[in-house]
Amino acid sequence: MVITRVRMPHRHLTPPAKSGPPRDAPRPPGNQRPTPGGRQWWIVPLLWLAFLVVIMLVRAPSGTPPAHLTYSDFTAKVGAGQVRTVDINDKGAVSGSLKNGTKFTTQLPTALGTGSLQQQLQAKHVQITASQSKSGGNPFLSFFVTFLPLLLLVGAFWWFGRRAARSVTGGLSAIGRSRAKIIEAERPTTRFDDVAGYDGVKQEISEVVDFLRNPMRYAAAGAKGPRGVIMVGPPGTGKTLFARAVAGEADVPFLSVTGSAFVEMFVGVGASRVRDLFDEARKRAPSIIFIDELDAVGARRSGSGHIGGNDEREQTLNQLLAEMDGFDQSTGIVVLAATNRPEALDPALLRPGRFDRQVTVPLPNQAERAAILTVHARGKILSSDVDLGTVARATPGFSGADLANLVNEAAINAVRADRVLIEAHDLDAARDRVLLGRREASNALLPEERHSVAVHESGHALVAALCEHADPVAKVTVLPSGMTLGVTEQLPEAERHLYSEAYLTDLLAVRLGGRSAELVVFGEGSSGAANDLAGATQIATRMVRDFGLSSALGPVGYAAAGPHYLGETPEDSIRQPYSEQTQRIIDQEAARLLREAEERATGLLREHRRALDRLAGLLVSRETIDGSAVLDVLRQEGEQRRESDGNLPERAVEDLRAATPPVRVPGEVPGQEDQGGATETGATETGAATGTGTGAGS
Ligand SMILES: Nc1ncnc2c1ncn2[C@@H]1O[C@H](COP(=O)(O)OP(=O)(O)OP(=O)(O)O)[C@@H](O)[C@H]1O
Ligand SMILES: [Zn+2]
Repeated sequence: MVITRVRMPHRHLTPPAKSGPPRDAPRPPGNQRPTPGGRQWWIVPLLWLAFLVVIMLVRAPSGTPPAHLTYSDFTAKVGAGQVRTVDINDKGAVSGSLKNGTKFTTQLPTALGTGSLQQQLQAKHVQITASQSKSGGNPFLSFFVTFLPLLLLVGAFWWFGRRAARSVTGGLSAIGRSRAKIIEAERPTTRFDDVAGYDGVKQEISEVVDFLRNPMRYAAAGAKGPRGVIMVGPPGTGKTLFARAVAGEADVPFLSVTGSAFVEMFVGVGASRVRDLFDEARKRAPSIIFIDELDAVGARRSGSGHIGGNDEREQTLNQLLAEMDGFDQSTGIVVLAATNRPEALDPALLRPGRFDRQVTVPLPNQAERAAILTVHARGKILSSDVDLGTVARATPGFSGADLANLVNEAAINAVRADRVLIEAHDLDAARDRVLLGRREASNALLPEERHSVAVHESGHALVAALCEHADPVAKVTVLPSGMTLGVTEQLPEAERHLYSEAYLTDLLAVRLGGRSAELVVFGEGSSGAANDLAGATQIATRMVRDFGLSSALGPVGYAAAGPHYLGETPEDSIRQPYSEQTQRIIDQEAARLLREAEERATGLLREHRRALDRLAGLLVSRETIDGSAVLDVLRQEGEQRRESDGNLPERAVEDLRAATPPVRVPGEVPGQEDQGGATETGATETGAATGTGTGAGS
């Protein structure tokens, strides 16, 4: 089956666990983002409490040390009926208590025997217990047992202390200090050079740098400098990096805080925290305040003075607005903020004099990806077979953070193989890992499942190779990886921004090619095509509903306006602005397109049945083949056919000659460009089944 291009999960505040290795890990030094340690504030009082409790427990028994009596004193007291309890251990050590509550110890002279003592004790109704001598004989052990909790605590303190020391907000060490110090300034060394690509953004934002370098010049000319700039874009696109680079370029202090930290840290002090932040910035002006996740504080206020709402957040936001209005232009403070949900922001934040500038930081395009890869490959040794341009081509939809992650994973891969040199296949594997999660054992499939996955993927690959407008096949694999059982990848020659009708029609045929192959070979479909069908249906529906590509509906379109880069499918935003009658036509037309595409795919595969079988066999034995092997199989089939009945025109081979893809570096990791907002279909990776194992179908 074909899955839609695997989009990187959208990280919103909490990253999904599945997104592979932690993306924070590989950040190069200097780019480290300060982590607000505020979330752990409660640990410190808790530790102190635990510490006190342990101290009390440890000390409690030694409160009144028992008096040591001689044996004669002891027997005298027994005789006088003053003893209430005794505990005698096997070594003759006695501990007990008197009727007045006093504790005592004594030692029985074992040589004398204890027969008469026992009678005496019983006569006086003393409560007798016996016990094993404690291993207290070993002073080291008892010392250790006593102090182990203390050692653990000290260890814990040390550990948290170290963590806290690394975080800007200070954690432990901040406890004794005033709240104002919780936000600390730093002077980043990051420069615009460390941010690859995004020349437009750099240009827009360089005015801020200029202003911060010399705020007085602006004041003298009566010009208003920038006050607040919002950077808008998906997670991991380097917004924080940009903010730091601005501070680095302007050589001013950088005060950074996360929006959620305002609201979460200490309930009821969000507003005063904002005041502290701006006070601190004023003290150090010219300076930069960076607020990440602005939407956490800056989300639209509900308006009415409702009860039980998020008053805390509203107060914080009001304070933020007040502070932004309040500061004097000439002081030279610029507030940078980042968000990936600009639409959620309170409009008051966007008014003139506040965050009146917006800079969009989109996902990097192919050239930018190459540049980002180059930045992160600095200081690493790449083998001569590595072409970062190819990697960039194969990583559509990756953010800067993903790419940083990829390079780091590749380096780790090399280290595992005991190499310093990073080779092309390291990047290949790293990309797969970042994209699809860790590669799982290939024995996850039963042999017959593997065969049907191979048939399914061969179907996608052959239809793609046979359709004139489809992107060339780059790689076909039946290696299960993450959520997919198999993948057919196509690689567009260039990044696409526009899709012709012919391209979309071929896309549908390729998507359905997997299922068609199953129909041709096994006579029935399987559950493995579920994702393919869903993807194809979405494309077909959009062709009819949004792109005006069906004559039955005509030149009518219902695509929702606005950016979709955050991955909400347009479906989310369309509230059926059309009649049920129209809906029915859309459904019918989409179904017709799908049926036609399936017929086309099935026809092609019937015609090339021999190639289909051979390709499937090849896949079962080799697991992964590249695009040229698919073309070879078709060429062989053509030759065989010409031998048997010499005059059949070999359409496929002609098409192939025309469409033979450009340079294919063996082992490169290809992928197809995400088609982003235009069609949610991306449609290149072809996976099978949903990880249930039984869905293997394809
Ligand atoms: N253009 C780029 N050039 C070089 N490295 C980049 C670029 N974009 C992102 N990175 C890498 O990705 C890391 C994460 O980027 P950053 O934290 O700045 O993203 P962000 O947009 O602030 O993400 P978030 O939305 O999570 O706050 C950076 O530290 C850097 O290593
Ligand atoms: Zn498929």
